[in-house]
Amino acid sequence: MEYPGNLFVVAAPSGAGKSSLVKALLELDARLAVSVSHTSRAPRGQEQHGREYWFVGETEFRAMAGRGEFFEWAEVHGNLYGTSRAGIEARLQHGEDVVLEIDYQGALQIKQLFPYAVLIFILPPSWDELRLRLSRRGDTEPEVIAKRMVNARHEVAQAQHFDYIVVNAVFDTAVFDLKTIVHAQRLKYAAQRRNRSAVFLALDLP
Ligand SMILES: Nc1nc2c(ncn2[C@@H]2O[C@H](COP(=O)(O)OP(=O)(O)O)[C@@H](O)[C@H]2O)c(=O)[nH]1
Ligand SMILES: Nc1ncnc2c1ncn2[C@@H]1O[C@H](COP(=O)(O)OP(=O)(O)O)[C@@H](O)[C@H]1O
Repeated sequence: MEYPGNLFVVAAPSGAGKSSLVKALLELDARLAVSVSHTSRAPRGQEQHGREYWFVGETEFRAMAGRGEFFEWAEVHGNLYGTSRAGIEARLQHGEDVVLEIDYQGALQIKQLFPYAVLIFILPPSWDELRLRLSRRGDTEPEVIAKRMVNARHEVAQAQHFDYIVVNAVFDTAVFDLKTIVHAQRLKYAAQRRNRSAVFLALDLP
């Protein structure tokens, strides 16, 4: 399946900073569009239907999955999450670059469907910092934090299957790392499409 738009997948354990980093990246890069996932979980804090997620509930989610409406979906921390075909297919076909913020299970499914997708794993600088960020975020119950910290150990082990690993210690450095990955992929992909070396493209040589 060849689509002109690039596909970037960002995954990380809860609390590592993926939502904040993707938000900052989108503010710096007008060509990037984020995919809004569907989920069965209830909204958290200030989250709004159609902004952070399409909050559809379990019955509707499973009905959508049964109709094949997701490119990928997974159960994560006891809730269902999925990327709808309708949400990204047209954008990719129109050449837009799309960012998916999903878990490692979804990332590996996407890589199967779109081999040219770029998988980026965000790591926290330490377990203590991860726990601190989750509790400081203030919208996740202590028992949910504990569950996500347990899951994080297995999730982090999946980073080996990703194309890039970004350690989110200093936020601005991690944003710059993401920008660099996106820029390098655009050069490489454009060169492939035009059968020209990325160097010539970068220097705009004939
Ligand atoms: N497979 C998959 N995972 C998703 C999707 N949307 C969100 N997730 C993941 O579900 C997990 C929980 O997300 P969320 O409930 O927002 O908690 P957070 O990780 O603390 O922001 C995170 O790892 C997300 O990356 C999706 O469409 N598909
Ligand atoms: N580099 C960083 N240093 C300190 N705090 C951070 C950093 N990156 C993110 N945070 C904070 O950590 C918390 C979790 O970030 P968030 O983007 O919600 O993570 P995720 O989407 O991976 O669950 C938020 O309060 C966020 O502001």
